[in-house]
Amino acid sequence: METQNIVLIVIAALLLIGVVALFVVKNRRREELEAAPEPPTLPVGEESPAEPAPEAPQAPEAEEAPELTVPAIELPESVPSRMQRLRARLARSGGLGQSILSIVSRGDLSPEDWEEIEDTLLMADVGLDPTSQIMDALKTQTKVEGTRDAERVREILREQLLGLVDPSMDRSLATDPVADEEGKSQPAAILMVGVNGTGKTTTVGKLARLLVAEEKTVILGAADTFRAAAADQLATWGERVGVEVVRSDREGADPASVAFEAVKTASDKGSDVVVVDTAGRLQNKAGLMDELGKIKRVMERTTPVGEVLLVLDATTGQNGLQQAKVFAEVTGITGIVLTKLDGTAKGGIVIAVQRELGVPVKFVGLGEGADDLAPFDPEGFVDALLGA
Ligand SMILES: Nc1nc2c(ncn2[C@@H]2O[C@H](COP(=O)(O)OP(=O)(O)OP(=O)(O)O)[C@@H](O)[C@H]2O)c(=O)[nH]1
Repeated sequence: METQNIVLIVIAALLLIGVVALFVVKNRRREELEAAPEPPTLPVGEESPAEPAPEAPQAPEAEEAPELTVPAIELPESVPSRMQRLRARLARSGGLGQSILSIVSRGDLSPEDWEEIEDTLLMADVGLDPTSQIMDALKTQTKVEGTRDAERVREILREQLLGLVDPSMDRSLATDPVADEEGKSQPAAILMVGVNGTGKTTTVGKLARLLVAEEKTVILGAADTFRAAAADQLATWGERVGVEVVRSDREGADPASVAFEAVKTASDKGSDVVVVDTAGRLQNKAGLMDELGKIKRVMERTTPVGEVLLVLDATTGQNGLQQAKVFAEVTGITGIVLTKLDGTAKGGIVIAVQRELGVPVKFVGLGEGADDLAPFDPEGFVDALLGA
């Protein structure tokens, strides 16, 4: 019994020593941990190089959503409004009537006065034959009527000029889709031609706006591959009114292939009209003129070219007539666009050019502004020339 008690006391003592030892070890470990330096903190936004924290997907905040930059599409000016505005501008730059009326109002007309009237008409680029015709009519009528009244002379002059401008000519532009041989609807095709710098590219851009204002769907073809800037220029015009421009990425690309692509695109998209710009060329460069014929033929594989518009700079006056004749021979011009009439008193060129080519002036350019192109209106034009 005594031995049993001694064993129990020894076991109890050993257990007590074990518990005390465990407590001491645990306490020391806690003290060591508390004394250890804190782990370094990363600056806000930086990730640990060893283990990048996964980025939490962030829901886009409504107010911070990026704004869509859709280019604003412009609304071109309506046709009646631009005609009224441009008529006023033409009247300011014309003044043909004012000069003639100031001569007439001197009273009895001397041979020198008649000569002065004739010179005024010639200076306005009316042309030799039309001027003779007007002079004969003025002299005869005033003699028959025995009148020297300036207002009556103005009336006779107006009748004569209007007759020469010829209001009976068809100045409409073929912009309605046409049916091909298989009866499929194809776009109306317009080809723009002329010598360098007359305003072809600008006119194509302005024409696109005019067509958009008339609710037509349009495709433009930048077949002026000679001048890289021309395609950029056209692209800008197109962007402004939401019109697609077909162009080549390569400078000096074959203009006929660009023209073909433009017509093809317009056909595939079911557009109403395709307008093709071409590089300026001198009428005496046979190779370039042949190229124009090729462009037209290639376009006609898809749709007939209903309009070939010759762009003429009004300030070049009678010199432009010679060029015009050659272009007419090569491509069969259907109409004339007379540009830069705003900067000249040579509005009489309308008469001369129509007479020479037998095709009507269909549009006039009266400034560098986007909507400074208007359909040609004979009565408005003659009134503006006479300063009415
Ligand atoms: N004042 C005035 N300037 C015009 C008119 N039409 C075009 N222009 C200007 O004429 C210049 C030549 O125009 P473009 O359209 O580049 O001529 P382009 O015939 O395409 O030139 P090329 O491709 O080199 O043959 C530009 O500065 C136009 O702004 C117009 O009716 N009035």
